[in-house]
Amino acid sequence: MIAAVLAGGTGRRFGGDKLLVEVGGKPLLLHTLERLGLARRVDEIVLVASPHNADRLRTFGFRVLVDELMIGPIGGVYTALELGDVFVVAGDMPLLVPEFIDYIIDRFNESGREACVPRWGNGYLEPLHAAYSTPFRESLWGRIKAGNYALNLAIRESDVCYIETEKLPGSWRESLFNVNTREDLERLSRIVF
Ligand SMILES: Nc1nc2c(ncn2[C@@H]2O[C@H](COP(=O)(O)OP(=O)(O)OP(=O)(O)O)[C@@H](O)[C@H]2O)c(=O)[nH]1
Ligand SMILES: [Mg+2]
Repeated sequence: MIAAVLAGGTGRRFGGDKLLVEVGGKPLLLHTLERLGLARRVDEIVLVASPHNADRLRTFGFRVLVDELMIGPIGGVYTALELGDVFVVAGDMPLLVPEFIDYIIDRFNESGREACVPRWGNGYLEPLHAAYSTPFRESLWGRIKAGNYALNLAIRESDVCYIETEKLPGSWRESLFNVNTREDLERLSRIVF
């Protein structure tokens, strides 16, 4: 399956381009890409850039799609789905667990659902660590046209399979860690690198 890495955000909470910030000797995005590359079910990695950072992201050597919508993650997922079924992650997830990704892709393939998305016990979803099908693209477009940009809602109102995170190995949880603030980055370099 193709894996699409959303990398077109502005990093408002971080205060700048977080994906190119160096941690443990390399850009944050490279950690994500290397971990993702270890997933056996991932055949190709594609970056989903903004019109502003597409050229910079091409230097990583992967195919780059340009997100012309720039309405947040829902637009990134919509753009990625032009390639067919995709596993989507965020570029700011440096601790991805390849086995967890393979597990979701297997569940997605056997389920025949429109998407497979991790879910916490309190109902919280992890839409940027999930598998999506081509038919889901059509329902996303209907929502986008109507100005509904909430990806979570689009998922909840579709025929989706949920992966209950709390029933999985505890060591897989770090896969969902993402860097949103400078504090997250400090925590990461203290604990891991
Ligand atoms: N292609 C694309 N990627 C996006 C978009 N919005 C966010 N992303 C990416 O999706 C991932 C998760 O989003 P966030 O954690 O909210 O990152 P962000 O939007 O850069 O940061 P904030 O402005 O603080 O929300 C990041 O890797 C972003 O680069 C978008 O509209 N298009
Ligand atoms: Mg994030």
